[in-house]
Amino acid sequence: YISMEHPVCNITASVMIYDNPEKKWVHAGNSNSLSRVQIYHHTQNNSYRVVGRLKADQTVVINSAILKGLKYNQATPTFHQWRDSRQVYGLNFQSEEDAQSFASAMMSALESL
Ligand SMILES: CCOC(=O)[C@@H]1C[C@@H](CC)[C@@H]2C=C[C@H]3CCN(C(=O)[C@@H]4CC[C@H]5C=C[C@]6(CCCN6C(=O)[C@H](Cc6ccccc6Cl)NC(C)=O)C(=O)N54)[C@@H]3C(=O)N12
Repeated sequence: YISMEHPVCNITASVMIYDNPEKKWVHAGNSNSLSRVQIYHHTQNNSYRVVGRLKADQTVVINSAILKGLKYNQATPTFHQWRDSRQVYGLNFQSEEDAQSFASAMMSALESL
């Protein structure tokens, strides 16, 4: 089986979702544990998505398409965020290096759309 999607980055982060009514960040998957966050590139249709799975049990906690024109906001050196049609996502990285590594993969994905 030839997988159509390839990871273009693979970073550990805490995946957060903004709870708009409560006006606070909550842990995606309601688990305060770390996730493996990857950006997958679907080569055939040149699309990208962010997929995150809890390290503890592989639960998918984020599966968000990266659409052309997405505004990726590096709110702090270790907390980056973006919106999709449904919600606001935040990634809390363990280091500035991890954050920068993810951001550069995100930015090059956005440039190639
Ligand atoms: C240190 C103590 O940190 C905290 O206790 C919490 C928990 C920390 C992680 C576990 C996390 C870490 C870092 C800080 C950094 C600041 N921040 C906030 O949330 C700020 C403060 C005010 C609040 C208001 C709104 C909110 C939330 C929803 C989205 N948004 C916007 O402003 C969006 C942003 C955006 C811009 C451009 C493109 C996309 C997007 Cl998404 N703008 C628009 C136009 O959509 C936002 O980001 N907000 C974080 C925070 O507090 N915390």
